[in-house]
Amino acid sequence: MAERFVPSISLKDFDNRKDEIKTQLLEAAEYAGFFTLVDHGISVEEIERQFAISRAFFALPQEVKGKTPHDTTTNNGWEYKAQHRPSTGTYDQKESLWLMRHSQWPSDEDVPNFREATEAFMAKCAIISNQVLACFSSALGFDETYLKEANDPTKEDCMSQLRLIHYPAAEDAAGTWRAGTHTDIGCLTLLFQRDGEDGLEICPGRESHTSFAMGDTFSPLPAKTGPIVVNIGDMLMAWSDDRLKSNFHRVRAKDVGKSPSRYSIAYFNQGRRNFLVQGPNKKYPAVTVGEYFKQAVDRNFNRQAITA
Ligand SMILES: O=C(O)CCC(=O)C(=O)O
Ligand SMILES: [Fe+2]
Repeated sequence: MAERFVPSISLKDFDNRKDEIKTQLLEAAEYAGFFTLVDHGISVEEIERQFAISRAFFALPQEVKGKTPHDTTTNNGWEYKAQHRPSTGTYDQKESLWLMRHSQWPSDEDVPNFREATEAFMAKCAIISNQVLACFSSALGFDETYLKEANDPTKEDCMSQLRLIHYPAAEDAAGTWRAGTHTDIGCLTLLFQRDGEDGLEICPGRESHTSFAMGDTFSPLPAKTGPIVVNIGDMLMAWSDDRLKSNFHRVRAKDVGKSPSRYSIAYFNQGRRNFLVQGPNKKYPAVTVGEYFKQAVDRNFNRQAITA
């Protein structure tokens, strides 16, 4: 499986290089839907610190992690091998902790400094997201601040989440999926990976945000500590009249032999519930972010019914 070219974009000196960065982001988002960001303002040490916090959480006994249980109505909390994928018909081989600003959090007694450090990390993710969203906003013909406002995590109705993910070590994993093929439902995902913990595969080429068709040319995107992998989600694809691509991706362990455990951290910009999603050319009827989410879940459910 050949590696595909994934553009690497530097955010260095953002204010002075905004036009150049905007051009690079737009090209990457229209073509592949995936790119990596470097010089983004979060150091390797800060990323490693957040991964250490994540490892400390997942190393806790099940009953302690279970004090922050997954709630299917809010999608916050800890889940263990509970995510069923319509694309594979199987459960992902992973555990994860979903966090939102006002969700339930693990206690600092169980993981020292968990909340303060993680909220600071989320705030940094929001700053980087805002730079990217400002570029997409003006490139699409919106006011520069529009998509930033629409994803402002300090607002009560914001649905953005951080997800800490742990894929346990595996052996001879043929027939199983660490994360089955999917697109992300929200606007923009920032993904952190660690050196040597490969497994992410991407599949550019989606035409419409409502389409479930997926090609078969997946390419590995090697894991590196430092660069942030960014992808467009379905909601931003809709918001751009399908101009920015939300593409399929998945995570797998080696079919044969040992795969080390993999940790990843994803920051999902998922919009503010009461904002309207509609592109400048009004290709689709306007829906609220809240309604868009519901429809996306229904689409997934229907697909599950068809493939079952
Ligand atoms: O762990 C990864 O690299 C991918 C996670 C992912 O795609 C997701 O949570 O939506
Ligand atoms: Fe994803």
